[in-house]
Amino acid sequence: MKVVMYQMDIIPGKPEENCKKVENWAEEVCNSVNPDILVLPEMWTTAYTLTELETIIQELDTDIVLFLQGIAKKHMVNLVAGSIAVKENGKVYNRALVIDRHGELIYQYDKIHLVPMLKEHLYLDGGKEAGTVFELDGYKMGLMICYDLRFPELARSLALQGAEIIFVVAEWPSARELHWNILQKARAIENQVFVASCNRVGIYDGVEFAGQSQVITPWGESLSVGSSSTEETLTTSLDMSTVKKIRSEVPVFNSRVPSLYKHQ
Ligand SMILES: NC(=O)CCC(=O)C(=O)O
Repeated sequence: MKVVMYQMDIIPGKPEENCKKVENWAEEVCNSVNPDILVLPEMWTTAYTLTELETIIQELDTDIVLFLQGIAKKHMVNLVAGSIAVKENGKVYNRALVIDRHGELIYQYDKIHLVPMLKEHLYLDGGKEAGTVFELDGYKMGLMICYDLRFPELARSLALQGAEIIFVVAEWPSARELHWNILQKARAIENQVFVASCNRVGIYDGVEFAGQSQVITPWGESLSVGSSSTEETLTTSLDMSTVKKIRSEVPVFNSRVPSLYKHQ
């Protein structure tokens, strides 16, 4: 399973320009490394332009889903297409999109945990359903959006549903990069899954983003790590048989005693 992530510097509030960047990137990558899955970061069309977000997406002529479906079909490649801001029934959501090689939108998820540090709740509505698994090329996978990484319940729920890879699409700031690196490893080790995290780089509104996109094995090793400040393409081959191997060596899932865990 070849996963290729775009550690992108997002042009704030310019969806069309970011689409052009993604289109060119996908063209280059698909012509050179024959990827199975392309991954984009969180809010890659607009960045965190929260105060203008509604206006920006209302004025947008491009249908982002159609645009992504075009890329998937043209290159016969699966897309874990990061997340974008969408307006639906008068509410704005931070929505992740997954499109398969045939251009089918097979999964979408609205971020459920809104970030108090960014005052997201003033501009966005939280999703009403926790993420579920989706399937690409016969493998079950899950997805979380940035701040979701802090909530072990969500990753555990995805693993219990059968996810073997959990993608994290993010705009995680450098100020908390210690947490970024540790939490990804924790989620990978405790759930014995691959974690493939795609973060942005660059600076917006005085906030610097941490980059360090990475793929972590179910054993907790980093297979690839991006730099902290430059745009990068991370290409990683995942041996999916590792999941079963590690789960038989350390059978955490058989040792669980859910009847004794008292939490809601
Ligand atoms: N975009 C985000 O969800 C940022 C999360 C964050 O800054 C943190 O968890 O810390």
